[in-house]
Amino acid sequence: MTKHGVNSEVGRLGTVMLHRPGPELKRLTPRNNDKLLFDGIPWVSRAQDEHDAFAQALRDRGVEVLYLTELLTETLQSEQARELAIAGAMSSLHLGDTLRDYLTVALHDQSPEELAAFLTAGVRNDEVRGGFGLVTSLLTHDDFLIDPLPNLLFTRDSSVWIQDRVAVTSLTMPARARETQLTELIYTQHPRFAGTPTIHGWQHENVEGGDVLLLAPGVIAVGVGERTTPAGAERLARQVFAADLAHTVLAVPIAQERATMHLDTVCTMVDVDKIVMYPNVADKLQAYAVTVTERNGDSDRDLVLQVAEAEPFLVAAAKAMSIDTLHQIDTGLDPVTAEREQWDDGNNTLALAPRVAVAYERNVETNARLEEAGIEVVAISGSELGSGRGGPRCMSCPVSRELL
Ligand SMILES: NC(=O)NCCC[C@H](N)C(=O)O
Repeated sequence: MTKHGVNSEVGRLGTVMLHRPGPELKRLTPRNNDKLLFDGIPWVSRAQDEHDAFAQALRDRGVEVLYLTELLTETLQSEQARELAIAGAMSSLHLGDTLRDYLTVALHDQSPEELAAFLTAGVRNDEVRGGFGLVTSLLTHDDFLIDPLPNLLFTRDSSVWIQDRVAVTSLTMPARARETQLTELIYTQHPRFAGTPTIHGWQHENVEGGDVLLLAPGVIAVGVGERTTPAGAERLARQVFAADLAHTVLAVPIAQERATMHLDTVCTMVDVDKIVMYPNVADKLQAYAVTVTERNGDSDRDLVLQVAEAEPFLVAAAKAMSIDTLHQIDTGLDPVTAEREQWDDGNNTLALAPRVAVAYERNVETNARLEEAGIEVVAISGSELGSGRGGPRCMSCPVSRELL
C-alpha cells in the first residue's frame, strides 16, 4: 500500500487528486445551472485546457496528479465495486421499480469506462432505451434519472485527508450529495488505497472539505456556515480527537451565503504562519477552540469536549498553533477590489510548499500582495473553471504532503 497522509496546508505537496472537467459539465443549461451550483454555463473545452494547465503546473513542481475518473474506472474493474456503485446510483427514490430494475441490468452490462461516465455525467430520461412505464411517461424527456455531478471538479469538498486517515465527507447540497458515493468507493475499493483507515462518512452530520483547514499539525479549523453544520463540526472534532489526529479544533462561524460557502473561500494558508484572508470579514471572524477534557471509552461519543469562549480567529489560531502571530495577507487593495477578488477565489490558494501557492491570475491585487509578502505565486487562468465558484484549493484534494 502506498503511504499517504497530510498534516498541514503547506507541507510540500506530494500527491493530489483532481478531476478533469468532462461531459458532466455539458449537462449544465440556463435552466439547471443554479440548482447544480454553477453561476454560468462554462465553455467546456476551454475549461479542460485551463484544467490541463493547472495539472501541468503541479507536475512541473514534482507533484503526482491522480485523476478521480481514472481512479474510479480502475475501481470499477472489481465486481464488488460495480455492485456497490450501481446500488448507490439506483437508491434514488426518483426512479420507481420498473425503471430501476431495467437500469440496474443495463448498467451491469457497461464497461468500467462507460459505467464511470454514467455515474459522473448522469443519465437523462430520453437516453434510456427500456424500462418504459409510469415514471418514464411522467418525467420530461430531459429529467435526469441519474443526476450529473458537475461539481466533482471541486475534489476538495468530497474528502479530506487528516494525517494518515481519509475523511469521506457528508455534502449538504442535494446536487452534490452523490459525489461521496464515488469518493467512498475509491478509498475503500481501489487497490492503491486498500487498508486506509477512514473517518466521518456521508452518513454523518454535514461536513465539507472546503471548510476543513489543517492550520498546523494537531490544529484543525472547521468553518461552520452554509455547508458544514454545527453538529458536523462537533462530529468531526469528536472523530479526530478519538483517533488522536488533533489536539485542538477551532470552530469558525462564517456567513451563510454563497460568497463564503466554505472557510477556504475566506482564507487559506500560504506559509506555516501566513494566511491570505478576506479583510472585509477578518475583523469579525471568531473561533471557538474545542479540546478534550475526558475520555470515557474508545468511541468518539465517549469523549467529553471543552469549548472555550469565542476569540478572534487569528488570536485563537496562533494560540493553538503555538506561534506568536498568524500573519494576515489581505485580499485585494480596497474593500471593493477585495470583494471582487474574494468572489473570484482570490483567497482560495493551493500551497505547493511553504511560501509557494497556486492562485488564479485574474486576482491581480491579491497576488501582488502575496508576492510582496514573500510568497511565490504560481498563476493559472480560470476564466471558465471559475464559473462553478471555486479556485485552486477547491479543485484539489491533497493525498500526501511532506509532514511538518
Ligand atoms: N471549497 C470550495 O469552496 N469549493 C467550491 C465549490 C463550488 C461548488 N459549485 C459548490 O457550490 O459547492
